[in-house]
Amino acid sequence: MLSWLRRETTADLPRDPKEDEPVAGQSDAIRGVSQNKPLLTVRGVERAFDVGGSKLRVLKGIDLELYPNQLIMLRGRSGSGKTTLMNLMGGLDTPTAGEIVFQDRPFHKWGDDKRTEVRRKDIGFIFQAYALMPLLSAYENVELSLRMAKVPRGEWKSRVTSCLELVGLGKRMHHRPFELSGGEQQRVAIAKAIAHRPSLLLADEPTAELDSQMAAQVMQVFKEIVATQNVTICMTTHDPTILEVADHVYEMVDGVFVS
Ligand SMILES: Nc1ncnc2c1ncn2[C@@H]1O[C@H](COP(=O)(O)OP(=O)(O)OP(=O)(O)O)[C@@H](O)[C@H]1O
Repeated sequence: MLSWLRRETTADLPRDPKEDEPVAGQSDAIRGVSQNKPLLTVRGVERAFDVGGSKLRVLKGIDLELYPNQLIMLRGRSGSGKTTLMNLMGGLDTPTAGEIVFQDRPFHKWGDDKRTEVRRKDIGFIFQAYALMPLLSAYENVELSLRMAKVPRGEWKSRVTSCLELVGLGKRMHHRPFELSGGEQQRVAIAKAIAHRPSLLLADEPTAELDSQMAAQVMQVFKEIVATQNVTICMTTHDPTILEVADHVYEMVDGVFVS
């Protein structure tokens, strides 16, 4: 387990000159982004599922805070509850008990429509399988996510280009997924997930399908994004070799964090 390495300030970090541009008319103040207060708070969260007439208690009292510009990892055995927690943090699901507050917005009290609206604008997702459209080029895949987030069309070209350059694919923009390696496809998925400038990026086992060299490239991209894009990344992993780049590692055992 690594020590807590929360960054007190990000003011000195290199920045994308465009990072202060509002997304679809939103300012950071409206998005609730402040360096000193949590971006996301999880308090006393429990999640149980009805299985065959009985309750399966998967999360048994989780507390966690994510601050702006952090790289946070959740580790734990298969079945310990990591994905269940990520789904709650991303507003894809609601807890059985406890609170989830994202930028002052109480996900635990909100219905799906309101959570979906927040998700589209302020949260990005990356999955183990890259979830790219197979017939679209890298460029078109990233552009699609801007269209879905209702980002004005005039911003698409520069944003798509800068995101693909950020992940090291400036020379592969017009390749389709099958013309790219696994690591490159995952980097397209990252570009796609950050294109609409989310403040939180949730990545479920993003390196699981990659060899160690490609996994290291993806982690390098994550570090770069956290340093330059005003985003917090929370990812799950089984891979002990990549834990050292995290600002903090939470270890989950059977639905609770152990330190
Ligand atoms: N919708 C559901 N209905 C019933 N049980 C579920 C549901 N979702 C998850 N579970 C159960 O909750 C437990 C935790 O699952 P979860 O996917 O959160 O684990 P995980 O730590 O992410 O595992 P992995 O590392 O294998 O992805 C598992 O036993 C799973 O079967």
